[in-house]
Amino acid sequence: MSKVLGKVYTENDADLKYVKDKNIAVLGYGSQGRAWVLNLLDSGLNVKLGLEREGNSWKKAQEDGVKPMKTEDALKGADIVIFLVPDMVQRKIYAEKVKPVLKPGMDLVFAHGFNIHYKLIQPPENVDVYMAAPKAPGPSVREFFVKGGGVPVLVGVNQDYSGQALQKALAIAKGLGATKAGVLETTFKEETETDLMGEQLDLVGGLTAMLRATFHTIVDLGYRPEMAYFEAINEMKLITDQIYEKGLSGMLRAVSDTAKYGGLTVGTYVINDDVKKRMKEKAERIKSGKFADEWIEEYDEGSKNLASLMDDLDNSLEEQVGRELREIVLRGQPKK
Ligand SMILES: NC(=O)c1ccc[n+]([C@@H]2O[C@H](COP(=O)([O-])OP(=O)(O)OC[C@H]3O[C@@H](n4cnc5c(N)ncnc54)[C@H](O)[C@@H]3O)[C@@H](O)[C@H]2O)c1
Ligand SMILES: CC(C)(O)[C@@H](O)C(=O)O
Ligand SMILES: [Mg+2]
Ligand SMILES: [Mg+2]
Repeated sequence: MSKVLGKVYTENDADLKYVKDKNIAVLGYGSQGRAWVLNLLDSGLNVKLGLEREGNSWKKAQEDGVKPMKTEDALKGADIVIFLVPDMVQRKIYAEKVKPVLKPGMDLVFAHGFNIHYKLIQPPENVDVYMAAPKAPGPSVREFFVKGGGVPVLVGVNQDYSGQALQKALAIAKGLGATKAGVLETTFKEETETDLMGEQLDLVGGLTAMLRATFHTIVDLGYRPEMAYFEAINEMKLITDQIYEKGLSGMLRAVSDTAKYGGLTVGTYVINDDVKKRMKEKAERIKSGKFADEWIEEYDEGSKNLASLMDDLDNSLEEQVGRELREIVLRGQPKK
């Protein structure tokens, strides 16, 4: 019995029978879509992949042995519609393709609560709305499944018209392999806001900024960029692997006492109360919905700022050095 966690659902708490005879339309074949389609098919579920056009995702699906079809065709006779197109695209696909064919008793399923929580999609009352949100990047959702496991998934129910929404969310999570690890229950609000906070403050935003700042601090003091890359960026994976397996104190016990002392004293000097105040400011911005407004406006205006930030990163010294060093580093990776 857990001392801290709420209920954790595992293999025996979920039954595929709740979705086994349903027609499932998965929309999108990107990072999550590919993993979901392949895992759910391998779990014996009745999945059709719907795409808007015959582009890269279409080709990739064919290469994987999956038969893609137009969104409209995948939605024909669908009982369950899973939205795995980008968050900013979901409202358009919902309005133009899903809403016109939505029937009472159908299910709308999400991998992240954004569109429902921020009311970009407002479904009628006579459908189920639930989520299975993987707490991992798409490629890991597939890789863990192929190796016989699964990544943790959060399930949440926003509308339970059928009275079986939670069982169906758990069944989808099981089909993804998640009950091999553990499935926790959440709400759309909690998942959406915490997911955004995690990816902005640390996983994606804070981490990238910290790695780049450390890299440039070392380079600006006259050291070679390749030394800076190894220290500031490349080794991060190995340190986070230790955290993943053994926790923060386990990682600290795996490094030298010199690193422990220096790290514990300097880390909190750099990431100080002022930084935490700024983190709180941005977390509040997510809670208030202001971040969502900003991102929707940016997307609607063509995502120009996003493209320019990605260009800057691609052309940065750290990425140039990284592209060359990764060839050396990846050669030494243990074979899978
Ligand atoms: N990427 C992740 O690892 C991850 C993790 C957890 C949850 N999620 C959630 O999963 C959902 C899907 O995200 P993703 O990152 O897998 O998406 P993605 O960007 O990797 O995939 C996009 C798919 O949608 C298609 N697409 C892109 N633009 C389109 C457009 N304008 N019109 C029609 N189709 C379009 C692409 O062809 C592709 O098939 C989101 O709700 C996201 O928040 C993603
Ligand atoms: C993989 C992440 C960052 O956890 C996910 O939340 C995403 O939006 O891609
Ligand atoms: Mg996210
Ligand atoms: Mg996430």
